[in-house]
Amino acid sequence: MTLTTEQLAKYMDHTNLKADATEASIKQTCDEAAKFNTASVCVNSYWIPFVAEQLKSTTVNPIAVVGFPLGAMATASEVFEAEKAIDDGAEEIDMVINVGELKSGNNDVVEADIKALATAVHAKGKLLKVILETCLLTKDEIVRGCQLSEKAGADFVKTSTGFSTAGAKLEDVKLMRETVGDRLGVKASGGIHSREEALAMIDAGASRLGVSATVAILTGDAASAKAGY
Ligand SMILES: O=C[C@H](O)COP(=O)(O)O
Repeated sequence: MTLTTEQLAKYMDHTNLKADATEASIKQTCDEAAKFNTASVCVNSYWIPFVAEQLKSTTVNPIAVVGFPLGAMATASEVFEAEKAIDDGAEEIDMVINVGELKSGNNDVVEADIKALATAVHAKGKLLKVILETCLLTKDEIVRGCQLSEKAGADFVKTSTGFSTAGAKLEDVKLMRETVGDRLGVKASGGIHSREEALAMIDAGASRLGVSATVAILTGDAASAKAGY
C-alpha cells in the first residue's frame, strides 16, 4: 500500500481521549488535525462543543466516544450522551459494545443496545461505530460482535478503546473485514505508532485509523511519537 501523506491523513481520526486532557491539549489536537487535514478529531463527549468551535472553518469532523471506555453504561444513558454530543456538533459517534453481555452470550441484549444507539444517531443523520475491545475477546466473540453490530445497523466496527490490555492487531482487523465484507467500515485503533503500522492496518482491511500519534505517523518525527501527539 502506497499513500501520500495527504491520503493517509484522510484515514485518520486524530485522537485525544486522555483523562488529563486539558483545553490546551485538545486545542493542539484540533490545530494538528486542521494542519494535516485528518478525517476527524476524536474526543470524549464533554469536549465536543469546544472541538466543534475549533474545527468550524475546516473539513475535519468532530467525533465523540460514548459509553467510554468500558461499554458498561445503561443504554438510555448512552443514547442521551450520543444525542447531546451530536447536538453539540459531533458528526460521528464511537460507542463501546457491552463487552460483558457479549461475553455472556446475551446476543439480544447486545444487539438491542447497539440498535438503540444506531436509531438515535441515524435519526440525526450521523454515523455510528461500535468499539469491540478485541483484546478482551476470543476470535468467535469478535465475529459475533461484528455480526451483531451489522444486524443492529452500525456503520463501522472498531477494534479498541486504547485503554484496555492491548490495541489493534492485524489478525483481528483482517477477521473483522472478512466478517463485515464491504458492507461496514473497519476502524483500527490503539497502539498504532508508525507509518508502516498504519499502512499495514489499511492493507489488512482498515478503512479508518484511530490514533493519537498522528503527527509522528504523518511526519516520521520520533519526538512527536514519544509525546503521544
Ligand atoms: O481510538 C482511539 C485510541 O484511544 C487511540 O489509541 P492510541 O493512543 O494508542 O493511538
